[in-house]
Amino acid sequence: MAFLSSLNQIASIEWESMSGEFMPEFFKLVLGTLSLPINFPGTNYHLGFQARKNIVSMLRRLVEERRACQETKHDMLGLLMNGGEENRYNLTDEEIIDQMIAILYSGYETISTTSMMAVKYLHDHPNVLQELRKEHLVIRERKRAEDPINWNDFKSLATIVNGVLRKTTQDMELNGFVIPKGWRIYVYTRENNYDPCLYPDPSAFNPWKWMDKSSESQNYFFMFGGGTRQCPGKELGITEISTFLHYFVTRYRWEEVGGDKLMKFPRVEAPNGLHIRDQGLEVISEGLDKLKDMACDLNEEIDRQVPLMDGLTLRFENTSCLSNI
Ligand code: HEM
Repeated sequence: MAFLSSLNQIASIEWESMSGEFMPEFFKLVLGTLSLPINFPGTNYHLGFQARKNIVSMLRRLVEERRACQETKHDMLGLLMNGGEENRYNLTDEEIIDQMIAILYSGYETISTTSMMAVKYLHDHPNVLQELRKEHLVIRERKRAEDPINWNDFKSLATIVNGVLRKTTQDMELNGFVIPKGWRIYVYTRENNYDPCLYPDPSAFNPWKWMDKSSESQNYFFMFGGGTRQCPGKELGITEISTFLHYFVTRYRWEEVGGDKLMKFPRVEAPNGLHIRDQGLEVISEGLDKLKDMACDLNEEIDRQVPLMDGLTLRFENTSCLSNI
């Protein structure tokens, strides 16, 4: 979901076309970037390099096709390619492709893993799920079934990003230690969230601590990085995850069916995938007439697996109307 949504926003690519061959290569690239740098056939690092080459040639093909058909599309690629008024910089094809890879990467890994973690935490903390569901059903009640949710409806989230990279441009003293010029530093910002001086009982899952909006403006809040390199996808990220959670908690009840082991380093992931099973199509909201109708239409049995996002597979059983949801 996260990957396809990025691909669609960047280059108006729908699932049926290029994404089928693109996606496996992209996943290899993601694994390669957070692996031991051993460039030997068979290692994730090596496979990541190969995948990047394949991705670059696919994107180059896309840029050339766009140029050949001369149609201006109003997506990110369209803006990057047209050095018109909206774009002060004339980028080379190499730079355009680099931008696309950077944005696809940052938009995919963050959204898919945060959504997966949200599903996991909600499952493990039924009281939080209940509260969230209540909150989102109130949003639905204000709308007709077909109305989408909008910016005012969204809420804030927690982070899966471990930290940010920086390089010192001059010798720097910090708490009595000197960090020499030219050193690369990994600032482990996630640790702030576990600081008992800032948050009492920091390891407990407590989303209510974010209800106080002033915490977002504190100088220890690094969820989306800081300074001039602050995440430009912040709003998009919050929107995508909130949209997913909104429809997920108001339309489904689910249980875990294995693969619930989580790793937090070097990247947050469920190494075997987090598998959940829909506990039957349950009409959670009185207002969801459309869903009710669909539930009445259950006339044939199906049992299929729907890959929803990285590491998360929804297994639907006995729900024939699945494709309409
Ligand atoms: C839950 C969602 C997200 C989180 C937690 C997150 C977090 C971060 C963090 C911590 C940084 C580093 C900032 C720094 O170095 O100070 C960053 C950078 C970045 N993010 Fe995000 N991000 C999210 C979603 C997205 C999305 C959806 C996109 C784009 C589609 C995106 C694009 C980027 C880019 C391009 C950078 C590099 C900025 C630069 O170096 O100038 N992010 N993000």
